[in-house]
Amino acid sequence: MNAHVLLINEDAAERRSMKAAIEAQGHVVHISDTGEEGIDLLSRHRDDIGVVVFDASGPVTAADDLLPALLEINSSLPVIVEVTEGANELALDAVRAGAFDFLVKPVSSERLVGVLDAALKLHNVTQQAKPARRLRGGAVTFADIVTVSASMSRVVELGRRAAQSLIPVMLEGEMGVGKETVARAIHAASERGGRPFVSVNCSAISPAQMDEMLFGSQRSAANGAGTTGKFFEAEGGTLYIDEVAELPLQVQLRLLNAVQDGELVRAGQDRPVKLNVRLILATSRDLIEEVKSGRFREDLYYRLNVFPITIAALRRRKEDIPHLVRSFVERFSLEQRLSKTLSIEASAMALLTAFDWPGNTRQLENAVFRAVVLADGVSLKERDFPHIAAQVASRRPSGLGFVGESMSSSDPSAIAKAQAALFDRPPAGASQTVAQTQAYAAAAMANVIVSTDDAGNVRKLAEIEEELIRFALKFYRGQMSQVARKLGIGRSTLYRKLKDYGIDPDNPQKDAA
Ligand SMILES: Nc1ncnc2c1ncn2[C@@H]1O[C@H](COP(=O)(O)OP(=O)(O)OP(=O)(O)O)[C@@H](O)[C@H]1O
Repeated sequence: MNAHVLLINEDAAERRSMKAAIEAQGHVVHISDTGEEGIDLLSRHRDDIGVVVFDASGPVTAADDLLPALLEINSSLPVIVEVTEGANELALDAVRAGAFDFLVKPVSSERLVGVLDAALKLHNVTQQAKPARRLRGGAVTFADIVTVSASMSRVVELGRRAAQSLIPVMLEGEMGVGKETVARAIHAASERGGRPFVSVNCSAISPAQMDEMLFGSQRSAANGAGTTGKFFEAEGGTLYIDEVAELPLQVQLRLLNAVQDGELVRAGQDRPVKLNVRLILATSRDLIEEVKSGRFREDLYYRLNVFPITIAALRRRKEDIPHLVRSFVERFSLEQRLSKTLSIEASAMALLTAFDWPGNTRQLENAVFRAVVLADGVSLKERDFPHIAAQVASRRPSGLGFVGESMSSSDPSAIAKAQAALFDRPPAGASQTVAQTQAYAAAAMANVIVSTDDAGNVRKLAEIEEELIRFALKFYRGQMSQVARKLGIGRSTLYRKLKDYGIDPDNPQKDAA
């Protein structure tokens, strides 16, 4: 596998030895001694360069500036960061910011080649997998939505109901929670399932282009070139407008008129044409706040917010995580043509469940994809999720001590353990294995009932009570007397509460029928 590797390094001697080691593997090396030049090289050879190795220890190439700049040019590019010995925080920060891996100086040729091979393998598979994954995105049904949590099951139920009519749906939720997936499932289940599903993401288009993107351009009307307009492309089908709060006010007015009148004047024409488009909108912002601050029209808000569906962040429905992981592992094992679906070790699952997933299901999906592609055995282990292990180890709440020790994010032993997990070697002086330590930490974190909501407000007592009862039922395997005793309530009170919250004692994660 010949690849193009970009080396950004200020040290001429090191550059020479690394170049020789990489070229010995049959790869082509591009060299740059400054970050600026490296960015320029990558911009010009974006499609050729498969991996970047840069030295973050030099004064010029600061990791926190260069890494985002490189990933902006190509977000799926594996970037390997070199750090000096002891710069653990810098290395972990780079990994958190999206670096593929890091190398501690002095770097042996063996380690360099090993990390490079893994990075290139992932890059190649990602490139090949892209079209297939996009294709699958084209036909999503409710059956593809993996869920056991009450909140996500409710989303599916509302989605199914929404599919029976043509009213606008407003999907609310953080990035990556599954808004577009639900929108596609609604479309597929509706009577328009065989018609186009057209998706437009307002945060990916400059405000100046949004009008043209939605409603078409004069040029298109005149000679067929330019933009047709997503509204017209979606004729007879569904138009999915993501991040609708990003629309500039004048485009909001045009959208309001289109929705109110049910017709639109095509660019270059005098007469309006009837619109036959079903609208599904999505936002990761609080639209009421946007209305209050004058950034979103109130009349449009009421027009569009007819059927709101809120999708909770993944950290608020952690019971979905194991099911999502298994489903992703199965799908990617198939896609990678592995002879058998990989299994996942309990400690790895505990680690994934403990993590808060700020990028939600998309981030989880990508982590599993990377792990499946790079796995070298028949099962996925904690060390196959080095980014997550690093973050769980260094972000664990300081009050949550385990196995007789307490660490904070700046605790060097935490960093040493995270590094050990990354390199699959035991930390110096460790009295137990990294895997054991992290499994305990992960399990302890999975048991935490969160006391504040996404907006930072204290959660309702009833919500927390419901969560605790569901947890206790699972924990004591449905032994009602034991559950009641441990919760300090009578059995009849427990049964009443199960009824009130709609909990099925045999299946506490599901709503009772
Ligand atoms: N419940 C689920 N079951 C299976 N896959 C899911 C689920 N939710 C999300 N995904 C997967 O996670 C990825 C992200 O989902 P999606 O694009 O729908 O999120 P989104 O909320 O629209 O993100 P964004 O706001 O960034 O556009 C997709 O690849 C999707 O297939």
